[in-house]
Amino acid sequence: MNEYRDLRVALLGCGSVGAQVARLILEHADELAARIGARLTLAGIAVRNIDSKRDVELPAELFTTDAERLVQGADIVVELMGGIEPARTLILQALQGGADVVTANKALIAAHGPELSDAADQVGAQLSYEAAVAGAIPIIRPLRWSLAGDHVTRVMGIVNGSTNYILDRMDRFGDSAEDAMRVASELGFLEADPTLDVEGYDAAQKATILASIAFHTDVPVDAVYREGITSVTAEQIEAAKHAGYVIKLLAIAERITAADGTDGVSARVYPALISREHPLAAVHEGKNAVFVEAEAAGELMFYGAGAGGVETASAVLGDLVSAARRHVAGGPGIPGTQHADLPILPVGEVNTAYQVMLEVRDQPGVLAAIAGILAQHGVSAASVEQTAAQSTAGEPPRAALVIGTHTAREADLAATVEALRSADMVIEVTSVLRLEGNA
Ligand SMILES: NC(=O)C1=CN([C@@H]2O[C@H](COP(=O)(O)OP(=O)(O)OC[C@H]3O[C@@H](n4cnc5c(N)ncnc54)[C@H](O)[C@@H]3O)[C@@H](O)[C@H]2O)C=CC1
Ligand SMILES: N[C@@H](CC=O)C(=O)O
Ligand code: NA
Repeated sequence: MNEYRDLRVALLGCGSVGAQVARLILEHADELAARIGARLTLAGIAVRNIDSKRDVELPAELFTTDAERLVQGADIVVELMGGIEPARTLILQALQGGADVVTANKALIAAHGPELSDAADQVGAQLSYEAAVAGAIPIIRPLRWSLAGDHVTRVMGIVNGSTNYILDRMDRFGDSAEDAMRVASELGFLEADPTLDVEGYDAAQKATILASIAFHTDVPVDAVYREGITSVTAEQIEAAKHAGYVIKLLAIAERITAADGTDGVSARVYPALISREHPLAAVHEGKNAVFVEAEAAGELMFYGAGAGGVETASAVLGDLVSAARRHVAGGPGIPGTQHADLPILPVGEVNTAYQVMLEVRDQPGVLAAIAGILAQHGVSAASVEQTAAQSTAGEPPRAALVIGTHTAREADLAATVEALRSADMVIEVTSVLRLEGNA
């Protein structure tokens, strides 16, 4: 057997992901050593409570509650505790001591990515977080390494499994939002605080990370425009289906040009229509997928499990092996690249097509008046469909309209919707959805 040197790995956290990472390090020790050229030695596992029951049986002597001590002297620290503190401080201590760090902590990277990346760069250490976006799916590595010579123009992903599960059940089986959410919870997809999922915060953290890497620019999480799925109705889903679309919660990072000519970045999360022909429309249940467009590579799609203990552990192990190989080869880690430093543009500067649904008085001249309001704001209709609306006895007849627009600036569309809302012949604007994916 080869005589390998040992690399000390400190594991912080032993929950769904951490326990699987520990198991894989121990069970695959020989194979990992052969692939790395050094042996990964699990120096210890920091937990809050040593006596907690765990799904995976692990040697009792590995457990400690002293995370700070464990980090000292480690070659590689794997942080799987979650949350901001003490994870942030422990990672900074590890990096400042020259250790490489692997983490799955999307909340921490979204909030403190630049600080941690700078700390790594100062000592030539490697900070990796493949598992933080779309779990097992390789997406950080393709953006940072494989596409490093290309110009990425857009990253559009389904990066939250629970909301995809809920919308998919509503679309395919007609489940109510409440029923779909209950099953998503039973399946363990939801965060401990489900508002992080359904209000789009989790997806916004992932959008920050994707946008920052794809466009070599710090994109603060507060700069991500965010809408969740709580306002999506069964009626919108039915209307989407009728028109050949499906509603997905999308995280989008895009290079855009503002009306005044400023080039910048848009990062946004919202439920949007996409064509049923688009590859993202075929992402069902709790799966994730990320669709990347780059100038030279064209369109790329990454698909798979965005969560789950063992699936996420796969991405963590990939980063761990990569960090270990760097120790064997020597030399600094690859630094963070924020050189482009592009401005983050507001959602009003985004150009997409829209579907607007409204109820109007069913009387002559209504369509012409509505077309006039669109034209006044520079928004052009691509299609107008009239569907029957429920009319109440004794009240003037109503018609329901579904208007599809050509690509328009979000600020112009917002002004159009305001004008429609206050127009006499409009009873109610019942839905406004963006249409993404160039379809
Ligand atoms: N579970 C999943 O499917 C995915 C999780 N992630 C991320 O991976 C990380 C870990 O997630 P899970 O394993 O699901 O979490 P978990 O809640 O199952 O496990 C957390 C572990 O960290 C330990 N811990 C927490 N605070 C601690 C402290 N102050 N000191 C010592 N130990 C502490 C707990 O004792 C527990 O062992 C999180 O950042 C999460 O966002 C990322 C992608 C998917
Ligand atoms: N709650 C998240 C879990 C993974 O990040 C999700 O639903 O995708
Ligand atoms: Na990933």
